[in-house]
Amino acid sequence: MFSTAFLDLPALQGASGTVTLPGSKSISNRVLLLSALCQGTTVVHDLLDSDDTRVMLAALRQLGCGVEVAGTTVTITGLGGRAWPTEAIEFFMGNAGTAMRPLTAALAVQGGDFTLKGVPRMHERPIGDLVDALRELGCAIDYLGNDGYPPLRVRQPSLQLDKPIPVRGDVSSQFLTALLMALPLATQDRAITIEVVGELISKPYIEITLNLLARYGIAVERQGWERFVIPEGSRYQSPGTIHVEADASSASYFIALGAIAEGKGIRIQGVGADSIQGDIRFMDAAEQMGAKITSGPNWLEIQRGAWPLKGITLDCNHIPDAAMTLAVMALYADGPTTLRNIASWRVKETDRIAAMANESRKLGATVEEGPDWITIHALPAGQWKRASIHTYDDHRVAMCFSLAAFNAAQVPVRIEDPKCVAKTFPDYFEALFSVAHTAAQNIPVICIDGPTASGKGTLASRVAAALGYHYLDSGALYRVTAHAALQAGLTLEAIDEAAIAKLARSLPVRFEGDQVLLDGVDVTDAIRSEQGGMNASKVSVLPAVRDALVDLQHSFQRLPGLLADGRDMGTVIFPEAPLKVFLTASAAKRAERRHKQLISKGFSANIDALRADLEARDARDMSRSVAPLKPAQDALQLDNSSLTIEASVEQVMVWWQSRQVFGSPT
Ligand SMILES: Nc1ncnc2c1ncn2[C@@H]1O[C@H](COP(=O)(O)OP(=O)(O)O)[C@@H](O)[C@H]1O
Ligand SMILES: Nc1ccn([C@H]2C[C@H](O)[C@@H](COP(=O)(O)OP(=O)(O)O)O2)c(=O)n1
Repeated sequence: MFSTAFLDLPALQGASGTVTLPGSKSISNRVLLLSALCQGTTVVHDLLDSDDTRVMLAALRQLGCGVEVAGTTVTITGLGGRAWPTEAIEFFMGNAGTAMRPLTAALAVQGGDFTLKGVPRMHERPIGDLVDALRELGCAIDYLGNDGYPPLRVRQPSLQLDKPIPVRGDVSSQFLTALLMALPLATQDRAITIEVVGELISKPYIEITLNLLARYGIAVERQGWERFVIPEGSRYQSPGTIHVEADASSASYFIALGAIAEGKGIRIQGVGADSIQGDIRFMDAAEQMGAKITSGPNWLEIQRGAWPLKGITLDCNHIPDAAMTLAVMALYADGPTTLRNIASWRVKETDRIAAMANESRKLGATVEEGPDWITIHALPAGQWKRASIHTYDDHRVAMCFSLAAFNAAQVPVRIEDPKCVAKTFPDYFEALFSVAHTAAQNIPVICIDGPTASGKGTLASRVAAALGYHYLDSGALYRVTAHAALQAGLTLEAIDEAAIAKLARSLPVRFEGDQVLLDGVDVTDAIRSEQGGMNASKVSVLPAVRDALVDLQHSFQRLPGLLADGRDMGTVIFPEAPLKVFLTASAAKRAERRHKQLISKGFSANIDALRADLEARDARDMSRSVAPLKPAQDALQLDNSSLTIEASVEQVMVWWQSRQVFGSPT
């Protein structure tokens, strides 16, 4: 997951390959709650690991359910047949609507002393219609803040279930889902009828609920979309084992990707055209816009068909979440696209109509909006602008606008607060980068070259962390090469140049966090010694060895970008890099830093000897004939002798930002 303040997506050119999608959010949280209400144990496979499911799991633990998590498999031991807690419990629901609504209903029907709170945005998301319905049937619920919104306090109910229970269906189908899942708890001596008031929106989500209730032994009788009868004596029965389908709403981004990007096509694993999720019908809309889609029981394959895409007008009531993706596809169309019947967008994680309109406009698009519709006009190649996309703590806004990186103008796109995708798809950007491709010149590289102990590694890895970029410690490659050569019984002199180069060409080296592995063996400590540095300096003089390591170094230039530290990053390996920094510090300072570093790692060290060593190493590195240590012509010099690490990082970030100007700062 990218936890950076922003993520800059380079201009992307194509996409091909397979993505395996995480489990559906809607199915995951329903399955968790239903498993919690059963007697006995349910093994849930392929559960989504996300903010929403974590909130639900935490709440279930607080209630006393058994919860064992092993990767994406979670074993739940339910509360059925057991006593519910009688002590007061406070639940923190974050911004997880799919946990808040059904849990409120179940707690209110069961009764106790429960408080449900969330983040400020959760306290702005209406829940009044659900509370009204629950109060109607005798539940005791108080508003602790504003009427109609969380936080809530739930107490012991005095249930009156003889009359049909009315619930509004035209605001959020989650209210009906919440009642359908909670009320089987109260059917000991009567059937319960729920009546929908107003036109029911998002029917496909109700179908998911009914489908899953059936899997848990509750056979709800549906009379049209107006009445739902839960039979007398309904009892949750664990299915034993259940698999969560991949999320069809998440699939929409990759369906759109296949339709937009040039390439051999995208295969989506984990969900097929026969999915029980309503958002799978996004397929049809994407096909109308031009996508070519084939599918099997658990997979979809998408290719670009019509290009540019075709603008459409669509009633999106049946695909409220996935329809947002159409708004970004619309930018690549041959005419305007109008999405209608999307009033529910206004009360989601953010006002999504406003969000999609604002952010599309930043990219240069013309957009019109109304209370329950939006029209997005196509964006011709010459009119795309570099934009910094504000994401409103809304995962879908972030994922949608990542698709803008395929623009014909080849301008990069900045996504602010990329970690908001954690709500449903924590590794969304990793998945995108695993199939997207672009020309090497589009993938930015920041080079940090300089003498030993100037702080290159520290600076490069911190900037990489701040930008979400990869990190290449090129010195480690020379260190590992020298280590491998010595292990193979070679000298580090010219006489063994060809043999060392051969070793270097297929060096089985792997970086795992701070560890360096050679052929699976941890060699971190062995190569990090001062002797290791000196040995590296010796092999690095040999031209054939340098040549042998070029391809390996280039292979680190991957999406979304790279920080490379060494001696010749800017001069030889990445001469086109858009930012090159030559980092120096006085020899006295560097000796002092290295001394501290070694002592803190438990090595003994003498500061004068260190200084002599590093000056000898500098001399060798600067005087060698091939790729000597020197600043690239266009490098910016940074002497950090009297700068803190933070100040050095800040300086490089300022230089980088000044070369990466995105419009409309927020
Ligand atoms: N600007 C700085 N101010 C003070 N200490 C620094 C600074 N930059 C790096 N250091 C410290 O100096 C030591 C050497 O840094 P390192 O990144 O390993 O250098 P290099 O990669 O250039 O050999 C580390 O202990 C690091 O914490
Ligand atoms: N791009 C590079 C990186 C390192 N080298 C050589 C020269 C250096 O003295 C050694 C060790 O480099 P390394 O960056 O690990 O050394 P320091 O951490 O700066 O002490 O490798 C090189 O020639 N070219």
